[in-house]
Amino acid sequence: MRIISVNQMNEADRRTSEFGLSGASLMDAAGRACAEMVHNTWPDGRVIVLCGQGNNGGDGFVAYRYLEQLGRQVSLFLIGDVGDLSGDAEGAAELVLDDIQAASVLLDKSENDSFELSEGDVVVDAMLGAGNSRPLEGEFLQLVQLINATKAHVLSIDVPTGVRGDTGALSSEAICADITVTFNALKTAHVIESAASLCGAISVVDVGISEETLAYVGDEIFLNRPDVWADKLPWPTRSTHKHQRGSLGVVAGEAGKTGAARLAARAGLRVGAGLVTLLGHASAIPEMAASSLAVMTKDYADIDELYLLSASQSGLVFGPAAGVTEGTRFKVASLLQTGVPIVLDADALTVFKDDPSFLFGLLHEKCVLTPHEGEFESLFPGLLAEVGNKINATRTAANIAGCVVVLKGADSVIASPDGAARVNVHGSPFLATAGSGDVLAGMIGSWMAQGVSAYDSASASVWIHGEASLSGGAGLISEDLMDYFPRILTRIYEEIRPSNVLWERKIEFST
Ligand SMILES: NC(=O)C1=CN([C@@H]2O[C@H](COP(=O)(O)OP(=O)(O)OC[C@H]3O[C@@H](n4cnc5c(N)ncnc54)[C@H](OP(=O)(O)O)[C@@H]3O)[C@@H](O)[C@H]2O)[C@@H](O)CC1
Ligand SMILES: Nc1ncnc2c1ncn2[C@@H]1O[C@H](COP(=O)(O)OP(=O)(O)O)[C@@H](O)[C@H]1O
Ligand SMILES: [K+]
Repeated sequence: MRIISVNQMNEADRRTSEFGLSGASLMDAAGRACAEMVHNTWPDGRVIVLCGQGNNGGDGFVAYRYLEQLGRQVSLFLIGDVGDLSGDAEGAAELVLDDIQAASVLLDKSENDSFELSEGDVVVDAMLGAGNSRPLEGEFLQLVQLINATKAHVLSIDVPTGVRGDTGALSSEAICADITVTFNALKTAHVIESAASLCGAISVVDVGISEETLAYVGDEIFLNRPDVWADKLPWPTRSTHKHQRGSLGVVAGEAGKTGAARLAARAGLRVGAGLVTLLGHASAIPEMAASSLAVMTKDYADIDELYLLSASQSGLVFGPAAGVTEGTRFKVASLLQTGVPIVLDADALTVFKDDPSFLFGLLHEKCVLTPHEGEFESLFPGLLAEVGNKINATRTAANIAGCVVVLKGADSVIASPDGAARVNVHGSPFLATAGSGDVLAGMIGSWMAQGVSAYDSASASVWIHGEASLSGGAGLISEDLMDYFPRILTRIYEEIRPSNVLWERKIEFST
């Protein structure tokens, strides 16, 4: 599923009208899909369609017409004057002209209080769509406030009114929808907070804009789902031995602070690295060894020994609870010199707050940086605010760093230095718990240790991490996450394995 900008969608619309379906046909398909969605989701209740003057309103006029045909009790309101409608919206309005009422009726109780919205009513929000360009005011603002204050169901067409399609930001106040129906591709607002949460459940409907057209106008930005990386994951064959499954080294913090590294190591083992080793100072070895059974431990006396131990791994993780110290900076530099694929997280990022360009000079293409927003701000000060769009800010960061950057959160963006990005919305807020980022770092390191590209390692890990959190539900703590991995991994494998490949060897005897 592609994520594209409003301008790119307008261009896709234009190209489709030129080479394929007319704008009116696209609008008809869009409005019809919304009417059907309303009817299927809420088969009973009064429906109120609120239209603005742009094409979003046009979709609303069409939806109204189909809802009537479906036998629904439905009313139609326009914010603005019929005479100001133009283009396809004007065409759509002409078919229902006699039914259009002024939106002021809804706002003026003395004029007609039968339109007071109540529980069980369904509002179709076709006020403003992708063309919303400024803060809401006047009747738009009043209607948004009125709708949000009721318990009526709301279906927003394309984006909830008040949401800016391209940023995930709200213009001021915005509709809180139960369902948002959009067309052929997602926009930033559907996946990036805070707008994304206001969309409710999102339904992407095919109105006739082809994948070729979207690929032509769009960038390589996709929703992060198994279909984009599942076939890139390595699976053992029947004869695989552990030395063929990669060796992950997790560099631990000092004694008493090794929990974060142990979480990463255990996650790395679960994700499939054949060997996982915790690398630490001698003083930290007893606590690590005592709590890690299959994970090995090795101690290093100085940075040269750390270099040698790290250079023999096929993947590395460093940063969780490493300490914001000069020593951490030296270790990062040394680990990067090995050229081994590496995840840098937490303190290994923060420690470069004062001179991020020094870090950027050391990074290579097999690195993954996994900052949360605070750590991102340390490395790329002001970038998020300047770009104003989390997806593009992360793409810019990946370009500056020259490696994959994962900007974590409820909407995690995984960006590759070549401009491609994947946005992950799959996960539960119970991931907001200490140590869940450490688990993620270990997972990414493990896939890289097994030979998966930095970009696919990060993408797969973020999704599986999210899936595990959904399996865990409420009360999840980071230690629990790993317990869900076997079932999730087995399911992914079952879906993509060739039909003649089985882990279990079946031999039947017949007489
Ligand atoms: N593939 C596609 O693309 C398809 C797209 N389709 C549909 O088209 C929609 C996009 O249409 P659109 O461009 O006409 O935008 P839309 O939001 O309806 O209106 C803009 C108007 O509102 C005004 N306005 C803006 N902000 C405002 C504010 N805060 N307060 C008040 N007014 C404000 C603005 O005025 P201006 O800012 O120019 O002065 C302009 O007059 C899209 O969301 C989808 O539903 C489908 O039909 C099928 C396929
Ligand atoms: N509200 C949320 N919804 C989904 N995922 C979340 C949410 N909050 C945090 N996460 C995820 O949880 C992890 C937290 O990582 P991080 O902030 O580094 O925590 P820690 O340092 O404690 O391990 C990230 O993968 C992030 O994407
Ligand atoms: K809308």
